[in-house]
Amino acid sequence: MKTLILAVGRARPGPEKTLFDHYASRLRGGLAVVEVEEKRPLPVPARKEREAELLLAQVPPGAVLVALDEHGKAWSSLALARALEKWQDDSRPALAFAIGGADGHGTALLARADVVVSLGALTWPHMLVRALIAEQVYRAQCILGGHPYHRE
Ligand SMILES: C[S@@+](CC[C@H](N)C(=O)[O-])C[C@H]1O[C@@H](n2cnc3c(N)ncnc32)[C@H](O)[C@@H]1O
Repeated sequence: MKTLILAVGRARPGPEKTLFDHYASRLRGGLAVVEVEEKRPLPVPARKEREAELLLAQVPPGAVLVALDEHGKAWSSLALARALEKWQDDSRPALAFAIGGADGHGTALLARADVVVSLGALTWPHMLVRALIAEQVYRAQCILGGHPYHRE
């Protein structure tokens, strides 16, 4: 199953990108990043819907879409691993994690998402969210492969 991150905003070189690259390089199957950006100055609601449109245009057909949102479901690492296993067993062609912009996701993106997942009640900077997702997918692969990286 192809795994990708769909993100609003561009990555710049720096410690967050180094951290992301560190975990992404460990992943079996890799982790592609697709970045989208709306440069026009738009009011917040219109910007969120435009960003949702741009993100949705990048979702591969039949992909599982996981929207990252601090108000979503708080999954454990084990729950993510089990979900990953199920999506693989269901032969889903791709898994896309969507990271929103400064004001969060638009309604169309949240409506399309298979699941909306929270990484805790704190708000994380979007570049750190990329690294957290890369680490959690790596952890999920270790859980499914019986590797001792993860301890319950
Ligand atoms: C700077 S945050 C935007 C925060 C904004 N207040 C909101 O309502 O979403 C940018 C993106 O990072 C992701 N993000 C930040 N903190 C998160 C968390 N605790 N759980 C899940 N995703 C988070 C979300 O995808 C969010 O759209």
